Amino acid sequence: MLRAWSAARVRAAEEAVMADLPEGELMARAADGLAEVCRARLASSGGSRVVVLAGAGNNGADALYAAVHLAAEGFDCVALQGDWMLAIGDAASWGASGVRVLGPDDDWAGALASAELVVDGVLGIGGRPGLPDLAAQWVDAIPDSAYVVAVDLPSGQDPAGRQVSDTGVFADETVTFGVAKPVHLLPASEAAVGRLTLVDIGLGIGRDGDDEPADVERLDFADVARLWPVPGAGDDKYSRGVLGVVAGGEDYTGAPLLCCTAAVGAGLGMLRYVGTPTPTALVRAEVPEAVHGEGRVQAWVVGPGLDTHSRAAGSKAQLDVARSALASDLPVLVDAGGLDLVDGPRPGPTLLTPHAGELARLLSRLSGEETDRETVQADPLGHARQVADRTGATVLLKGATTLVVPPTTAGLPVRSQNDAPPWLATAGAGDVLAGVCGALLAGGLSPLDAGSLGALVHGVAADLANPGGPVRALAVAHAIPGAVAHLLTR
Ligand SMILES: NC(=O)C1=CN([C@@H]2O[C@H](COP(=O)(O)OP(=O)(O)OC[C@H]3O[C@@H](n4cnc5c(N)ncnc54)[C@H](OP(=O)(O)O)[C@@H]3O)[C@@H](O)[C@H]2O)[C@@H](O)CC1
Ligand SMILES: Nc1ncnc2c1ncn2[C@@H]1O[C@H](COP(=O)(O)OP(=O)(O)O)[C@@H](O)[C@H]1O
Ligand SMILES: [K+]
Repeated sequence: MLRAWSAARVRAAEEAVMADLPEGELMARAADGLAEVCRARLASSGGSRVVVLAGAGNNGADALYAAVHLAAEGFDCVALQGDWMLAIGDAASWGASGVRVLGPDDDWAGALASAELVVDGVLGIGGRPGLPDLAAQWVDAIPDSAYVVAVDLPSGQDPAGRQVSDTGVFADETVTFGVAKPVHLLPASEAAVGRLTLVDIGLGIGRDGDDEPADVERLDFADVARLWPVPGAGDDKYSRGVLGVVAGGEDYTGAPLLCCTAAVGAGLGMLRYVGTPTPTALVRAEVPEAVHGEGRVQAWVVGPGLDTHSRAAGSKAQLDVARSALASDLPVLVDAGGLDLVDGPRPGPTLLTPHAGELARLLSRLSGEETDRETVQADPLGHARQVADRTGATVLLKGATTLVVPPTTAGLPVRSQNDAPPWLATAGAGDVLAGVCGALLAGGLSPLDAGSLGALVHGVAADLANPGGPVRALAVAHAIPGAVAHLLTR
């Protein structure tokens, strides 16, 4: 599992170790690690021209110290300075180091035009979203051919990973110190990070065996074996978990097929389907494992393809089951049409699985204040958290990066998964995800684990279904059993 800590907790951890270290030691470790990565990238590209974008804070200092190492080894190093003081030394004192410093009136654009490696040291964890004007001009002038290494984080991006920034660096690689930060994992900023490289500077957090909860977590393939509910010899179909699915209607007949196919494929003990006549006939034909109608279950999925306003035959009875599932103390995953039935906290563990548009609609209704999809996408974590706090539910916000956000009072980390290829952005993929996560709830996992593990397996299944090419949702559903086996036996 990759874990990220907030800037405040990183600063506290830095202060704790600095108390026992000679002054400057921590930064020296950071700069050494940064220089080592730059050296390796230059060696593999054969490049020699390095330009450092130097901000006023310690992030700039890291980049400048790394440049001193590289200059001493014969690389051609230039540092760009704005109308601010450099964090260490002045332009004159830099002469002896072999690093040439160029100010706002020098030909910095010429230096950038021939740069082979650009080291972005404008802002680190002390940064606010956005760049000073001159730094924004530097960033615009970076040639596409240059390899961009961001120091600690891509400058201009929100260190907390909350807000999408208008101006900021998009790095090929980010070299971060000690532990990852939220900016590296959250959807508002993650695309700007590139390859993430961790340099150990001896911080006391995030070490192996340290189970202090982080602020943001990302499950990796090894976590699947740790968390997946694998049956034992003593299990039977009931002990493995029975999932009830209330989905589909006379107008939406595909969603229940996708959801049930995925749920059965994820390894359920049994599935009970509650639908109207047409999707019931289809599920009977296509998912022969399912049984029909109400009965005892360990968890529910309510909502894929559910039209809560339908007056078609069977709709009222189906809606009654949906409402009684929500009123029960069983775990319930609420998706798509089912989200219209959510009006506040319910008795049992709850996983809501909206996309950004559905989250905006739900939040507008719950708060009485109109919110739209774009507003949600500008601060995905903040909006998901608002819904989690208003409902007491864990909110899985779907997207290229999927967030799983528990309510604040739970004191749990946010999970952020980015395992899916963009090909997964296709109609019906959400119904598949609901089936997988529902199966995991029925298997006894918490909403946080079920949501994040489900998102991971869903993404891997999309890749395995047709590596490198397009996938339809049904193919993803059919790939779920193989994806689980692949991850459990690797
Ligand atoms: N502590 C340690 O031992 C270690 C620290 N390490 C390194 O230090 C980094 C953190 O350094 P830092 O705290 O100096 O903050 P950093 O991000 O460089 O700059 C903040 C400055 O920028 C300014 N400013 C902010 N936003 C702005 C904006 N949008 N546009 C314009 N200006 C803006 C802000 O000024 P303000 O306006 O708030 O007065 C402030 O002056 C960390 O990421 C890591 O690289 C490592 O070496 C490991 C050991
Ligand atoms: N750009 C993307 N890259 C990877 N996965 C994506 C991307 N966009 C959407 N997805 C995933 O595709 C699925 C789409 O779900 P959803 O919007 O609910 O579709 P539907 O309602 O048609 O089933 C979600 O799991 C989401 O995380
Ligand atoms: K930076």
